[in-house]
Amino acid sequence: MAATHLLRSSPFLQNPNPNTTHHTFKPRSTIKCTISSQPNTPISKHRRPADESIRQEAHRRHDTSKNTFSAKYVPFNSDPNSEESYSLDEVVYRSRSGGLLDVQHDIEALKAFDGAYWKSLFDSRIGKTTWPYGSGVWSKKEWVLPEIDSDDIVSAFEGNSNMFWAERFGKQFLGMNDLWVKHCGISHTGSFKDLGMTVLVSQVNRLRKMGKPVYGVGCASTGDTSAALSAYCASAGIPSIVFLPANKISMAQLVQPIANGAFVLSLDTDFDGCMQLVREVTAELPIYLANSLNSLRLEGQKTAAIEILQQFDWEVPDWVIVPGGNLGNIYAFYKGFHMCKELGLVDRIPRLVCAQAANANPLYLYYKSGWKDFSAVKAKTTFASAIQIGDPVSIDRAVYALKNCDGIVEEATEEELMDAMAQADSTGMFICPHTGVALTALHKLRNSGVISPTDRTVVVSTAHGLKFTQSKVDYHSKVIPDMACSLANPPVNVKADFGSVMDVLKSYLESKDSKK
Ligand SMILES: Cc1ncc(COP(=O)(O)O)c(C=O)c1O
Ligand SMILES: N[C@@H](CCOP(=O)(O)O)C(=O)O
Repeated sequence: MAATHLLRSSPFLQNPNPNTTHHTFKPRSTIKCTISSQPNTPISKHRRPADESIRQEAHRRHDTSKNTFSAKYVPFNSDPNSEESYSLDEVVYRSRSGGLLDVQHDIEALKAFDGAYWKSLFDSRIGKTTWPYGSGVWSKKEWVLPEIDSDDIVSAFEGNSNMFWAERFGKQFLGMNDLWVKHCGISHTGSFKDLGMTVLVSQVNRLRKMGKPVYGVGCASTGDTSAALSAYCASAGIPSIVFLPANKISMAQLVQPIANGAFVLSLDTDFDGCMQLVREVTAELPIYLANSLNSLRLEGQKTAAIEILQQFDWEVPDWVIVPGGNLGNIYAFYKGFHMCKELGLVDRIPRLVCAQAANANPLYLYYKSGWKDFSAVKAKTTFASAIQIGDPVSIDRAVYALKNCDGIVEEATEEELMDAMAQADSTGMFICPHTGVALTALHKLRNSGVISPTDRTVVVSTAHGLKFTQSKVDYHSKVIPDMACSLANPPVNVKADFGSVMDVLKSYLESKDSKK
């Protein structure tokens, strides 16, 4: 059914349910008119009365999407005849057989609207302050958590992250002119985890309001999940508990949950050890599990894929390269792209590349074995510390995603990822080492001719470079053992007198001139 006619009025008004109307809504002009006709009431400059918050405004407008669309947990990649399913209001992370779960949407209900309808609806909500659609995640609410009341949503208006045209990097290092970096790390807590955490914490907020025994929310983390969890919980007044591997995350990441008032456990183990512990603990205590084992998180993360399409005006890129650790995100991207195809917004999906650090590469090894033998590995120290994970919980999801999009897995050594990060930074970016892993994968696939110079390619940057300054300082100071740090750009110590400064500058300018 073509439903674009529903979009004629203000974008704030769009009603995804053809059978209901926004009976409580008054168009902007009506509100102004009503207010100005009352003698002592000042004319409102804004679309809502001064004493009304955006949350109350959303309430007044009454979100009808929750009457139309629905979603539930089902076993991941289950037999279509399986009847096993769970309400999203249950606390459940695993299927009866111990497998992963997935959030399944009522696709038939969503299909009552055509692709053009969804594109216009999502486009109309970008960058607004309307609760909750100002968020890049909640602007796709009908596809994320359709049944949650907007009142229960905990959001920092995350998402809508910029896509950077890597003009100079692409031309200079790869001979490409259609290379893009999706900066998911330019975000509230500095990583893509905000996209998933707004969904998970919102659902927890709802469960607590329903009186369910959820006293806090916990996660194991390499630094980004914990930062996002603690920020969103703090914003909603919900206790958060984070399990961190001692001395394995950056100082900037460690201070985030501390500052946000989380209960921080620093454990003498690695991420996989923390993950094992948090799973055991959340099975015993009324602490809700916030890692991506919990499929709710991926509903938020998948919106980054939808956003990429939206930013290309619904044209599909050829490649999307994503750094992988616990492997939830690669599946989330696949799911976002796949839903857009299934619901008629696009006619194909991009090929995905999952990039791993060679020091933590269980997926890469599995891929290289022709998907024959999966073994967890003991992850070694890597500058890409947020993906130092040897036993990824979402391995099955990642394999499913890659097989269904003709995907590829690549790896990056420490020197490769650090050089790639330095190269990118030298062209005006300030990326994290994980993005260096993804850029290394791109280099390799360009060199082997798999990715061609004209392929439209998106590299997903997963965290903000400012979280990883120590690795950049070490590189540019050339203090990393067994690494040439060939792109190091250390500061020059100069005596504070005119002659010394002039000498140094002359030889700098001469060196630049000779390179012309
Ligand atoms: C910065 C960063 N990049 C990439 C990843 C990998 O994401 P995933 O665990 O979903 O594979 C993570 C977390 O694992 C991360 O924190
Ligand atoms: N990089 C992650 C590792 C945990 O991943 P999750 O997506 O399963 O929470 C982190 O920052 O903790």
